[in-house]
Amino acid sequence: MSGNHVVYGFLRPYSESILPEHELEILHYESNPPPDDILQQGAVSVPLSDHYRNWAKRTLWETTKFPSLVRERKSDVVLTVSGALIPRCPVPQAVLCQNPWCYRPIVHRNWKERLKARLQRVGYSKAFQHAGLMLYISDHLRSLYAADNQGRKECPHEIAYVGLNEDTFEAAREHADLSRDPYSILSVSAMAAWKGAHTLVDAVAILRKRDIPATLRLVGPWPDSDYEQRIRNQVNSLKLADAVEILGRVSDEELHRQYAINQVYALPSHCESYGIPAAEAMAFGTPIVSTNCCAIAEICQPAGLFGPVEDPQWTADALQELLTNQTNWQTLSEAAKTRAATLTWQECVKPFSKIERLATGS
Ligand SMILES: Nc1nc2c(ncn2[C@@H]2O[C@H](COP(=O)(O)OP(=O)(O)O[C@H]3O[C@H](CO)[C@@H](O)[C@H](O)[C@@H]3O)[C@@H](O)[C@H]2O)c(=O)[nH]1
Ligand SMILES: O=P(O)(O)OC[C@H]1O[C@](O)(CO)[C@@H](O)[C@@H]1O
Repeated sequence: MSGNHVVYGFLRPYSESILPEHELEILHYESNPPPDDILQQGAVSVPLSDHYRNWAKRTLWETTKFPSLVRERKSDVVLTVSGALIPRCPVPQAVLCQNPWCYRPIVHRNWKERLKARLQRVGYSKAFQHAGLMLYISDHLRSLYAADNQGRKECPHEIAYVGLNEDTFEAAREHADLSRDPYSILSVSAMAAWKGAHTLVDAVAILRKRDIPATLRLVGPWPDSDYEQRIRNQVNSLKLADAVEILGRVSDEELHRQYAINQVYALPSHCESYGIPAAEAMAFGTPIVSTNCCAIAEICQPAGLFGPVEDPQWTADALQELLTNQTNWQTLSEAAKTRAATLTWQECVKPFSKIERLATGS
């Protein structure tokens, strides 16, 4: 879901900085071409059949066909966005690392996902040791790679935080005067089971027992219909139908309005390599409640409260603090805006400047 935001978010200012002095060719799935403005800057589109969208097919294609494509195109350096090293690639590779999933057994639902994770860890490990440059979207993600590769020599690396789109900053400015719904909590994500919506529902039940009229809005698609049903059942059995609203996927405009009108953004997740919605919420001055086992604590540190995962009691206490202590809320809200202002793409792309050095070997 977040792949395009991350990859093209970086490539837009990056292509601007290297073109026309250098050439940039973007290999992409046919149905997902690069944005027009990047092509208009002079980047070249190289489409690949959607047949290879399947992870196993893509990996086989990369191993068997990609090296000859690189030779044919006379590329000097490859930027791969899969987090793994492409085998037999004849030129140096910079590897953009975005995904933490292969390191987190809790997200693997069946044997196919477990097998994919095992194979990915091999590719990630090769990258950790042999890439020309690793670009991690958080230090947290780097530490997951490092923990799985203890005792192995680490190749050069940089942390490149994910930027916020200009339209997010713009919407935050436009909505600056909207009033916040009292006691309102917003969670935005692709609502997979490890994102912790069940913990938030339990936390809201605790707050209601404390006579705090908390409301929870869950925004984002539900990739796992069993989990969605579990949450609906939980809401019903806790008699929280008037407190929890399940909105599903909403438009960008509505998403921005939600960031602006809710008091707190919460995602008690097991596993985030960054947490784009949390960063977006910060742009709107909305403080964060999340866990300290994922990257959100690193990305949003001054702007929220971070605690144990699967802990409704701690989550309820943190939410209560931000829903009821106006002074603390104001401090964290200001910190959120200040932190978000540092996450422009122009700033975040800076570590990419090291890619060029791979081509010249300097
Ligand atoms: N318009 C709209 N956008 C949504 C909605 N729900 C989510 N999004 C957008 O979809 C993206 C989801 O981002 P993450 O929650 O960060 O995505 P993920 O699929 O769990 O991604 C993983 O990789 C990301 C980096 O590529 C990491 O940021 C993340 O932590 C995680 O590891 C964000 O840009 C968010 O704004 C919705 O209902 N409507
Ligand atoms: O390399 P993998 O594990 O197939 O991951 C692909 C996923 O990674 C992302 O590009 C970024 O999280 C998603 O958009 C996409 O679904």
